Amino acid sequence: MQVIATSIPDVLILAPKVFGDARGFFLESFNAQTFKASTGLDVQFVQDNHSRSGRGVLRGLHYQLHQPQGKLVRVVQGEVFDVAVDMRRQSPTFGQWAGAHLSADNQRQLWVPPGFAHGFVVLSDTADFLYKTTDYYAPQHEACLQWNDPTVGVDWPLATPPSLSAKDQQGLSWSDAPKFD
Ligand SMILES: Cc1cn([C@H]2C[C@H](O)[C@@H](COP(=O)(O)OP(=O)(O)O[C@H]3O[C@@H](C)C(=O)[C@@H](O)[C@H]3O)O2)c(=O)[nH]c1=O
Repeated sequence: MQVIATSIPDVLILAPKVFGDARGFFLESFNAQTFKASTGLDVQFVQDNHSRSGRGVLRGLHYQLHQPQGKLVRVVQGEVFDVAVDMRRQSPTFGQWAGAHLSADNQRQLWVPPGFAHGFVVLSDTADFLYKTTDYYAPQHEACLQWNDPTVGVDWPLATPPSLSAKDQQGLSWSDAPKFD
């Protein structure tokens, strides 16, 4: 597995080794030993999620203030632009964002550490988005940072306004969004 840096040192792109042959391909989508050896991170995943979305759907930017979730995310059908925003006050990259194109074709994964808000926009007709999390879903602790907050200034690759859930239309501004101390 190859580890590729992003603009935020704690956010990593992982490129699994792909074994192609006449039948198709094989890859290890997660291997605890390889993950630890490649990233130096000792994390335990407790939940696997799968969402499907249509073109132009934007989910995010989500985080849990208590029970923060580290997320290992990937796309098995389609393409998204995936974003992580550092919500940790003590971090040298506090308030910064990092993004990566993840697709079924490039087979890349993104490691989004606990303490980050996370979201993605779908760039294909549909996208199947799979992710592992280091803590359980806890809706009572959920928070949503507004996807287009001007202070954060994520450069989404969007020509038209995205489709958002009712919840994501109520995302908080950077100044109002709770942070990790
Ligand atoms: C995230 C999640 C949702 N749900 C339920 C709640 C709700 O009825 C339905 C849809 O939930 P949401 O609208 O919150 O789903 P969604 O907008 O896809 O939320 C996800 O967005 C991405 C960007 C993330 O980073 C994830 O952590 C998660 O917040 O699924 C669970 O049962 N377990 C879960 O872990």
